[in-house]
Amino acid sequence: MRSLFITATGTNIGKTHTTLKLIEALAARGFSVGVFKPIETGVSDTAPDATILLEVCRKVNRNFADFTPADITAYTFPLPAAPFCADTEHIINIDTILEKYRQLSKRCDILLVEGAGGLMVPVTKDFFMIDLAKALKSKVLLVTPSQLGCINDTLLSMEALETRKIPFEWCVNLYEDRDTFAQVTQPYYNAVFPGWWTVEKGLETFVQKL
Ligand SMILES: Nc1ncnc2c1ncn2[C@@H]1O[C@H](COP(=O)(O)OP(=O)(O)OP(=O)(O)O)[C@@H](O)[C@H]1O
Ligand SMILES: C[C@H](N)[C@H](N)CCCCCC(=O)O
Ligand SMILES: [Mg+2]
Repeated sequence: MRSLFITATGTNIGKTHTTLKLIEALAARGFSVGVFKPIETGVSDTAPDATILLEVCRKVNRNFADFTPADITAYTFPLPAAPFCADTEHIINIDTILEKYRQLSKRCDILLVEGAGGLMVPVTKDFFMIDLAKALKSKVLLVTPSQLGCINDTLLSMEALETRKIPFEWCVNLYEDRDTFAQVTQPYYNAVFPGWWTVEKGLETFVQKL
């Protein structure tokens, strides 16, 4: 079993958007795909990410058909915040997350794990989303935005991963400011990262290499 940890330069960048496309692309290539949203915050009655991830996943993997969103999350909290802040009773136990990961892994060839927010989001006081990616030994896909400011955020996230020697691939989710991306951001990526790719055009090639 393999796993792919989908992270981003921050919240609202397109992790769920990308994970949904990954489910479809992997299933189309015959993979049995699973989904896991270890911690979701901002949950009132339903967990929005877990709900949509499960809705798409159950269509392509019967092992997830009888699941509820609670089955693919380890923790949910009402406050839309970093898990450390949302977890006011400090109930989060990393081993619980790892056990859920192991359980879900038995139901698929590849488990897609969506983080919460960006890499340096605190899960507990000393344990961050980036540490969870490392603990799961997952391959990491860093989703980066297209709006002005993305170069800085992308390079900082890359540095965090490189410092911890976590191998990763990265992609651009062409969304905000997409009309000016070619002029405002792309020249740098062309110069420094000639193999850069977008979710909308490069996901198929990425999936083929998994
Ligand atoms: N390329 C895109 N085209 C159209 N809509 C997009 C695109 N990327 C993101 N969105 C929309 O932007 C919003 C934020 O995207 P998404 O939910 O995937 O972010 P996220 O990184 O998963 O956020 P969170 O940290 O809360 O999990 C969603 O409404 C999503 O549908
Ligand atoms: C609520 C939101 N949708 C995410 N699940 C959590 C984002 C946490 C961001 C924390 C931070 O970087 O300040
Ligand atoms: Mg999401």
